[in-house]
Formats: sequence, C-alpha cells, structure tokens
Amino acid sequence: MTTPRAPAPPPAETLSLRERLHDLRATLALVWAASPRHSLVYVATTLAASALPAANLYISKLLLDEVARAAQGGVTYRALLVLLAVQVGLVVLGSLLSTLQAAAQQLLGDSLQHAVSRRILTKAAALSVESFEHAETYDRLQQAYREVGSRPLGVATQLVSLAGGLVTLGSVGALMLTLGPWVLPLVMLATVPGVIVNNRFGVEGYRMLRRQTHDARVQNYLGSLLTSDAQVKEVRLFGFETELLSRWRDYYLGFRRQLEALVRRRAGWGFAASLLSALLIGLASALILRRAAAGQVSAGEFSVFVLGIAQVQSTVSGLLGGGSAVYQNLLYMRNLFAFLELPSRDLDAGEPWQGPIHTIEFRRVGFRYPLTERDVLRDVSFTVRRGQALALVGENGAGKTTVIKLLTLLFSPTSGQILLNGEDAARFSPRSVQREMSVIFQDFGQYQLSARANVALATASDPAQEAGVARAVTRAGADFVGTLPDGLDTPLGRLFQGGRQLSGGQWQRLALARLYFRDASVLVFDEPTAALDARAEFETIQALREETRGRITLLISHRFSTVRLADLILVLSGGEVAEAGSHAELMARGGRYAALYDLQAQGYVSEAERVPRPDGPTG
Ligand SMILES: Nc1ncnc2c1ncn2[C@@H]1O[C@H](COP(=O)(O)OP(=O)(O)OP(=O)(O)O)[C@@H](O)[C@H]1O
Repeated sequence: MTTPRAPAPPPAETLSLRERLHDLRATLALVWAASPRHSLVYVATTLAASALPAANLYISKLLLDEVARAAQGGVTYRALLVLLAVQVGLVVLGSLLSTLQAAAQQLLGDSLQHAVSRRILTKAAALSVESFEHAETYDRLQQAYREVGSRPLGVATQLVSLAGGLVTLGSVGALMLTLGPWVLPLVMLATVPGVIVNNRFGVEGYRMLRRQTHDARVQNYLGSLLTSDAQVKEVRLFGFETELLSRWRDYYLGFRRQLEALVRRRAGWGFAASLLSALLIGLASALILRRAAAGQVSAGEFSVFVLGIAQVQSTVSGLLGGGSAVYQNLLYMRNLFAFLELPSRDLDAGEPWQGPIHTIEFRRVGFRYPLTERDVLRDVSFTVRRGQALALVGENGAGKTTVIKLLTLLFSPTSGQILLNGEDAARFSPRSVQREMSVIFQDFGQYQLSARANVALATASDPAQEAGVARAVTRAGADFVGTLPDGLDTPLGRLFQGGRQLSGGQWQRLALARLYFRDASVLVFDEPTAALDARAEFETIQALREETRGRITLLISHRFSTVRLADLILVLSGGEVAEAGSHAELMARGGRYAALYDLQAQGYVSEAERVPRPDGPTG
C-alpha cells in the first residue's frame, strides 16, 4: 500500500500584518457576498444588544436607591412601578434582539457554508490533473474543507462582537467610573491572565492540528479501506483488517498523546491565571468596601459594582479573547485561501482547435512526473495518421499510459514536441483539442449515477442525445442495460439506494459506450478488453475495426491477439521506443515483440493441449 507523502504545509503563522489584513478583508467580503441582508441584521442586532447591559445596570441602580429611599417614606409605589416597567421593557427588547441575531447568524452561516463549499469545488474543478499528483494538494483541500463550516462566520461574528464589546465596555465602564478611578482598571486587569493563557494555547492547538494534517489524512485513508466497498473483498481475503485497525489506532494514540500534553499544560496555566484574577478582584472589593464602611457608597452604587464586575470581566475577556479568536480564525482562513490561490489551469487558454485531427506526431518527447527524479519517457517519436491504428505494447511501467496522458494534453511534455496536423499542440487550448479525443483509461470511471449518465456524462439530461446514447450502447455491446429495471435510467453501483451493481466487464462495456458516444477523430483505448470475456473481446475488436475507419486509433493492450491488428506497433521499454513496425515486420525481425508474441501464443497452445478434446475419452 502506498501512503501519501506530503511536504509540510507552509506555516501560516509567519504571515505579515499586511497579509493578515488582506485575509481579514477577503473573509469579510466572503461573508458579505454570501448574504448581505443577514449580515446587516446581524450587525444591527448585535450592536443594539450591546448597549443593553449598561441600561439594565443603571435602571437596577435607580430601583435599589429608590427602594432605599422608600424605606424613609419619600417614594410612591407608582414611581417604583415605572422603573420596573422600564426594566421589563429592556428584558423584552433584549430577547427580541437575541432572537433576531440568532436567526440571522444561522441563515448567514448556512449561506456562507454553501458559498465557500462552492468556491472550493469550483477551484478543485479548475485545478490541473498535474496538481492532483501532489499530496500537498490533498492536504490543502482537506484543510480547506475542514474550515468551511465555522471559520469565516467565526471571523465575522467575532469582529461584530468586538464592536459590540466596545459599546458595552464604554457604557458600563462609564457607570463604574462613578465608584472611583481605580475600580474599573483593577477589574479589567483581572481578566488579562486568563485571556493570555487562552490565546497562547489556542495558537498551540492550531499548530498541533496543522502538524497532524498529513497523518490525519493517512489515518482517514486507513479507515476508508475498512469501510469502502471497493476494497472489502481483498481486505477480507488477505486478512488485512487487524493490521489496518492497529495502524489506524496507532495514529489515534499519537494524536491523543499530543492532545493530553496540551490539555495538561493548559489546565495548569489556566488555574494559575484564575488565582491571579481572584486576587485582583479581591483587592478591588476591599477598596470599595472601605468606602462603603465610611458611608460613601449608596446601595444602588454598590449594586453597580457587584453586577458591573461580572459584566466588565466578561466584556474585557470577550474583547481580548475575541481579538485572539479573530487572529486564530484568520490562521485557519489562510488554509482556505491557500487552497483557493493554488494555480488553476485554464483549459480554454490558447488557440481553439478546429476540425478533426488527421495526424499525430510525437517528436523526441520526454517526460518526468512532477516531484520525481526519473524520466519515464525518453526520446519517444512516432507518427500516426487518420485511418491508422497504433498499438503501444511493453511491460508494466514501460510508459504506455503516460504517452496517452501527454497525447490528451493532461500533461505537457518535459522535452520534445507533440504535433497535431503538423502544428505544435502546446499552442492550442487543451479543452478544444480534448473534444476531438475520446478515451477509455485502464482505471476508467465507474460513476455511481444512472447508466445514461455513465454514457453521456455532461449531456445526459439532453433528450436530443437519446439516439446517440442508444447507438453507443449497442456499439459497445452494453445492451444488458435494457434488462435493468429502469433501463438507462437505472442507478448503478452499491453506494446509493436502488443502485444495481455491475460486473467488471459490464462496467467496462459502459465505459466503451462512453468512448463511442463522443464523436471524436482520435480514439484511445487503454486496455479496452481487460475485463471482457472472450466473446466480448472479439466483438469489441470487430467494433474497433469499424470505428477506426476515418479516425486515428491508439490502443494499449497486453493481448497480442488485439495488438496484431494495429497498423503500427510501438514496443516501449523503460520509457524508450525499443521497436516499431507492423505485426508482420516485427515478427520478421524476430526481436522483442516476436519473442513476447511467441510467448503468449505458446501459452495458448499449451492450454489448448490441456483441454480435453470433444472426441476424446469422457471418463
Ligand atoms: N502519477 C505518477 N507520478 C509519478 N510516477 C508515475 C505516475 N504515474 C506513473 N508513474 C510512473 O511512470 C512509469 C510509467 O507508468 P505508466 O502508467 O505510463 O506505465 P504503463 O506502461 O502504462 O504500465 P501498465 O502496463 O502497468 O499500465 C512507471 O514507472 C510509473 O511508476
């Protein structure tokens, strides 16, 4: 099993202030664009609700002082009721605002999640096939997806809360200042240690998760091997479960150890911070009690102190914590932006290719996969013309599929040139060239969608394509779709309810139908008959012969019975062309091809010899 290898993602925490501000602006723009209306409602309700604590405190103070005065007989019941009514009104207003705020936040969060997921998927769709060769792309994709849910909304709501916190602190602080100049600063100071501890461990938690990204992906992969229908047979038969589970658990235990160390340190520092904060509050209380003992503080004013402490503490820690939460969320947002900033490949860039392809020429083409050290193709040259079939043969890993990836412009050659109708393919937009090519890859797609979608893909819902789909299905010998409960509309695969699973050969026939469906001038078959039975292979080869007229056909096969039909056969060995010619030429030459052909033919002969003849003894 290969486990994905990835360079560590760049440490986002080293970004400059300017870059942070850029990310902050970009995040807010993301939120605003997701739903301007809900953003506005959220901001307005949060700011309005932030002024309520001070108003409440002030009314409570008035009430208490009035009650104290009532004891001396100077206040009417009616006057007290008016104050009570104002207080009740404030409570009602508070709950109305918080209801509106919560609703706006929920809807905004939903719109945002949709908008960000869409951007991630749009980006993934625009990445080159080459990007998917890098494990780093997957790391970024996973990090980006993980942040979709909460981070952008987190940044926006925390920023608005910060503004609200300033409103609350300003108004409550003004009330508390009437108790003397030192009370407010002491109470504010008491919140600082806790916030510092939270901050520091928040950033450490982020770094820990970031370090774990790659291993978490490996762990996910190991888990997916236990839960995927594609692997279950092999996993069971080779008794791989225990090993998979134990490796999966080892990763978990590693993460757990890191988490425990972090939690222990955080708890220790957190406790120390709360002791310090209790000391400072105690000092502020002692000071105000001294004034109370001297008869300089009214009952109402004392209530402002007692209730104000909690308010100021939660507001200041909200402000400091909110600042650091914005900072941390921005770190996570960088992961999202880093993914969105990966270079896209514009498949439409370049001149549009028009008309059929008549000739393909590889001129001394060399290729090396990204991030690897070895050329997998060297000096590969050949020409194939309309009406001809070219077969690529060679041992596993010789470079046959790589030739196809270059020909179909999924990758660009590292050296040399590919010429189409004599013109450099690099000049043309890949998408326009790809329209002239129809390919069935060895690892062709098995789409867990309807049979029709498996054939027509993007145009499956276009009724005008009906006849084309039916023709392609017949041509590929995939008529078994007629026996499925809903015909072409039957969902395939095991993943979803009502899906019908097909055999390997049936899937391959559908993939062939997909190839025929596109009316292309170049047909590429990478192992087109690997999963087909003998009759199906025969029929496919017949169809292939018909299809090749007026087109260029490229064929990769390990079956020489198929290969021998090609006009030109290219024998690849270690990324180089070892031999080239027609079947007859190569056989006459008596080289590598002839040897391989004889080897396979011998296999058939000896097998035939082992099969009991019909007129032989029947036992
Ligand atoms: N994405 C990739 N990144 C790095 N190396 C790759 C990648 N794909 C293939 N290779 C390497 O390139 C070489 C050629 O692979 P290719 O798939 O073209 O061989 P092939 O001739 O089609 O083999 P097979 O008959 O097994 O299908 C192999 O050594 C393989 O390890």
